Amino acid sequence: MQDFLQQTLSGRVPLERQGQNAHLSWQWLDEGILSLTPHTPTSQALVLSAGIHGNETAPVEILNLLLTPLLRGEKPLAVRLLVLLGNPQALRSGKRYQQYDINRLFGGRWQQVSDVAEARRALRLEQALETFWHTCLTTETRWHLDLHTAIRGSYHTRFGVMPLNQRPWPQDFMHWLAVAGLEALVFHRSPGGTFTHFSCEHYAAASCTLELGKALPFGENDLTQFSAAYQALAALLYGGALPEVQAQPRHYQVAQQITRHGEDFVLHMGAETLNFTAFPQGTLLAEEGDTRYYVQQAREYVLFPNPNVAAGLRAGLMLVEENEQTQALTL
Ligand SMILES: O=C(O)CCC(=O)N[C@@H](CCC(=O)O)C(=O)O
Ligand SMILES: [Zn+2]
Repeated sequence: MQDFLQQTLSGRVPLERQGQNAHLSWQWLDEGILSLTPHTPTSQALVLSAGIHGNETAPVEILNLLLTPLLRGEKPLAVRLLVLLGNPQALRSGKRYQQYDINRLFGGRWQQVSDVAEARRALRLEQALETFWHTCLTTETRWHLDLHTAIRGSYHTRFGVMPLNQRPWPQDFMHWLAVAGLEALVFHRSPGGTFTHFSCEHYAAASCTLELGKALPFGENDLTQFSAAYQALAALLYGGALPEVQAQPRHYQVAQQITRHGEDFVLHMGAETLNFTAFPQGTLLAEEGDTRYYVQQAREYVLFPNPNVAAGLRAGLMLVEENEQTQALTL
């Protein structure tokens, strides 16, 4: 296979479903699902996913740029690798999703909407992870990097979203995220239906949703904005020294979630509000019937505000910055 992205977008089964070159063997497992195994044993198993949302194309282009030299045998492979293009149907249509947001359906939540296309795909992706991690040696390190872009512009162009994790985050993983040029890390404090939460909770993988810029159609992305992430991924995949950390990411925690329940939901933020915009205590953020969402802490930052989500889903997160919170507690 020469071009995994074009193959996936074509919607066709490849003529050859497996192959090998000087460095690795590869196997096409299903639409958008490809495993690559180096000939030399490795201590790391990596899941690299993109295109979970079909309109988030920059990470898909980055992933394919990194993958193509591997498939051509031009680069060695330093990890056991599972590459996933999450939602091929949505990628073809250029839409976030076809019928339902797939990144709310992992961990078996797909069973609650079992008749939609994304429910079948979420199950297929869960199975792919199960097979991949199942064949994992106990000594192998498990990482999952799920590459996205945000709908809105952001005060931090590149940032990571960390699922709730009962274990301490591995130091080498945190170091890699800093090397990748992430300006901020957002830590969830409750479970969710995201892909990274699934791999962290069910397979003890160190996982992160990487948000790389703003969603644009294929061919319109300025990939130079993501050169640190590209270099960090290249070092991980091909082996070799990691680049230097340019700046440590700021740390934010989720303070509260704004949820839309139905037609009466009103979000008191305009379309121009950027991710990580700060709001002072007492600001009315959203309302629906008798429910009102206010800023509770001295200052909270909004992330992913979106009044157009399906009923029952997250319409925004409010964050606190970790060192600001520590300062407030010690005053
Ligand atoms: O910009 C937006 O509103 C959404 C961007 C996006 O798809 N973000 C992920 C974050 C997943 C997480 O919380 O780890 C999502 O909403 O699925
Ligand atoms: Zn996304």
